[in-house]
Amino acid sequence: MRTGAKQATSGDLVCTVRGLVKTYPAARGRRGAPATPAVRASDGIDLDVVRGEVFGLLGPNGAGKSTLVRQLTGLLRPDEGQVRVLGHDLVRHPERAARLLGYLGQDSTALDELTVSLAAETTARLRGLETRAARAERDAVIEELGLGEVAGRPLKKLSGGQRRLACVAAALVGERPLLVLDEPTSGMDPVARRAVWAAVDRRRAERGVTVVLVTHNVIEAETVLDRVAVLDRGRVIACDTPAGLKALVADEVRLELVWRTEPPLEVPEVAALWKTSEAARAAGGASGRRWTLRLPPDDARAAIATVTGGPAFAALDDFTLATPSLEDVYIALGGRAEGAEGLVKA
Ligand SMILES: Nc1ncnc2c1ncn2[C@@H]1O[C@H](COP(=O)(O)OP(=O)(O)OP(=O)(O)O)[C@@H](O)[C@H]1O
Repeated sequence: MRTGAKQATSGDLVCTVRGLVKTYPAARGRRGAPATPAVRASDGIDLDVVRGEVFGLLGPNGAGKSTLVRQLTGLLRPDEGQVRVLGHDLVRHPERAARLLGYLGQDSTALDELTVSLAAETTARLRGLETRAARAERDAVIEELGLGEVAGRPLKKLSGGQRRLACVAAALVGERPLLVLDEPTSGMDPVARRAVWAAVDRRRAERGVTVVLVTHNVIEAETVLDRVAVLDRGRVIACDTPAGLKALVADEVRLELVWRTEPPLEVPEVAALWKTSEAARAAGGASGRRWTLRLPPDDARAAIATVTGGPAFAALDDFTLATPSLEDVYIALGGRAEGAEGLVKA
């Protein structure tokens, strides 16, 4: 496994995980429903998260990301292994997590009855701020995330994206040294997503806050992540900086072709490309009118010459050539195809 861990002294480590194992037990099917087998959702995970970094957890659906962060936040007890946050043993003392970290879970309904404004203020008060400080933080985070217009409305009466943004606001108040955010931008429009990434980045830059971030939106998250652990079937299959991971696939470029209607498979060169594309598809590329090919640079140049010259050109709508993204790395590492597609679509 590629680790790429920074040389950290123990004082720099905000979060360490050693030998983490969690198996969800098998369940018997009831009323005709099929039985579900046991799932080893964390299968021996070791991680070090360094002070002030934005650490991403990436992986297909069901890889074990949420299970891992729920153990990091003291909400789920591991079967084996250690979780230490800022020197505290959270397996032994899960109750300490609440004062060490701000957590945004995948679906947070606890605040639904409150207005956006009250959700932020109440969370700040619960995190030990005096009334005046809590209100100042409330106002600042509402402004920062562009929630002013909906501040007086209960969360349950907001759209999905607005509600998620309000939950992010609540997770950010109280100046916790560690933020654990599980897919914070899911369901948000691009403006809201940008506001969230900017807020995360600002806290890291100004206050050295450490962030553990689960995300499917690799292309967006790439800009804020310092390091990334790629999870698959409960294991960390790689961990490095985005640049370090991308160097693994530096000998490939990604070519995307978009056809106007049906691809001209009667052109032999295009049919040959389709075969490559199908291979790519099996590894998580695209299909139909949009093809994704991962090729050595010379082959990509030849492919472009094929599709921009001759009879194929009339059928071509657009093409793009790109250096590898984290998604390509993920696929190169052998991540499951169905999950890899989800990585960019989410
Ligand atoms: N409460 C539970 N009981 C039984 N199995 C569970 C439970 N929660 C999760 N699992 C299973 O554990 C595995 C890991 O799930 P987890 O939610 O941690 O994955 P994830 O990487 O967060 O997925 P996603 O990207 O879809 O959110 C999956 O196979 C899932 O079906």
